[in-house]
Amino acid sequence: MTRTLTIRRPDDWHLHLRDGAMLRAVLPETARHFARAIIMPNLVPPVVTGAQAKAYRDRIIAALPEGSDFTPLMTLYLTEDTDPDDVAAAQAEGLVHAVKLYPAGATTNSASGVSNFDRVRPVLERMAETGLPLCVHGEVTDPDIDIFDREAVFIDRVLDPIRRATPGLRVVMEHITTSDAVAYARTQGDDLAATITTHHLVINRNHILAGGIRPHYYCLPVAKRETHRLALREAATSGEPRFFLGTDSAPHTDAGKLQPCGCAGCFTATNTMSVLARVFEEDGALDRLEAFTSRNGPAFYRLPVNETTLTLVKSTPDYPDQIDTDDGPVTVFDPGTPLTWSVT
Ligand SMILES: NC(=O)N[C@@H](CC(=O)O)C(=O)O
Ligand SMILES: [Zn+2]
Ligand SMILES: [Zn+2]
Repeated sequence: MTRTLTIRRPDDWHLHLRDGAMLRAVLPETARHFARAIIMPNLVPPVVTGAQAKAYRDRIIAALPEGSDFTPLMTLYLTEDTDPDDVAAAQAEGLVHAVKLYPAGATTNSASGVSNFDRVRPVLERMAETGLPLCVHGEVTDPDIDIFDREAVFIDRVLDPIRRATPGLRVVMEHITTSDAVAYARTQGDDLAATITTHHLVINRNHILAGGIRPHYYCLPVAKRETHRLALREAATSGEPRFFLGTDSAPHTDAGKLQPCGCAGCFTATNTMSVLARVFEEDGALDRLEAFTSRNGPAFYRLPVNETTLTLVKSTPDYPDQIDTDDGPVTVFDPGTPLTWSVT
């Protein structure tokens, strides 16, 4: 039985750090294990311009624990008024590594997102020229579409048409939750990749709803039925280059989650590597954990893999149930089964 595992240091290709007190509290949880992360721009107000991304990056760096070498990889929040020249300049100076597309109204802080996709065509065309990836929250917002169908419908009605209209556009399907998304990704070329979260490998919709409602498992896209979870497990553990880790660790205070209309998001930064080691071990794929967490992402983003390593050992990890912040506690994702791998 494998008892230690050393891999290239992982990166998180989809992370929410927020700002202010929340940023200071949650950043160490990611920086402890991860070398880099793609930082989501859905602040209030959102990170739209290169200047705003630079200021946010400086706030993140200022909040890092003493001696940390964590590198935030910044993104811009795509709006219908985004200036293609500003995006290109932010990419050229090495500041921005992706642009994030939120369909307006799809998820937390997405009100400034895109409603009319024709209006962002000039930006997408410029990104296709410069190779800058578009990270996509892939859910339709039409209230007539059932929430469990919104990802699959988005692929047909929005994602595929955008990609056909913009040849060469490099796209990351963020936090995929369905076998439909896995299948679509597999039929496409190497200009398409998909991130998979930690929690979607562990929970299905019954975990949220059966035997009582569990707000800490509510996130968007919402977890789907078990067949979809199994498809995500198979994709993540396959080692295929198009699939890589984006935790979508999304901190909300317990006060924000535990209420009649609670916020969407699971906070997994603290225990992601222990949870993933368990998932990959259960599926007989520990030898492919490194591809998922540390190799496939840098390859897609055209960045070098990390030179440093991370070692996991067979022992019960020790971490708190909640992270304290000045805004109130944030509950750490409960994987529902005892964890047996710790990061040394
Ligand atoms: N995933 C979530 O449920 N929430 C994210 C937004 C997002 O990634 O869609 C958040 O910012 O809280
Ligand atoms: Zn999202
Ligand atoms: Zn997210």
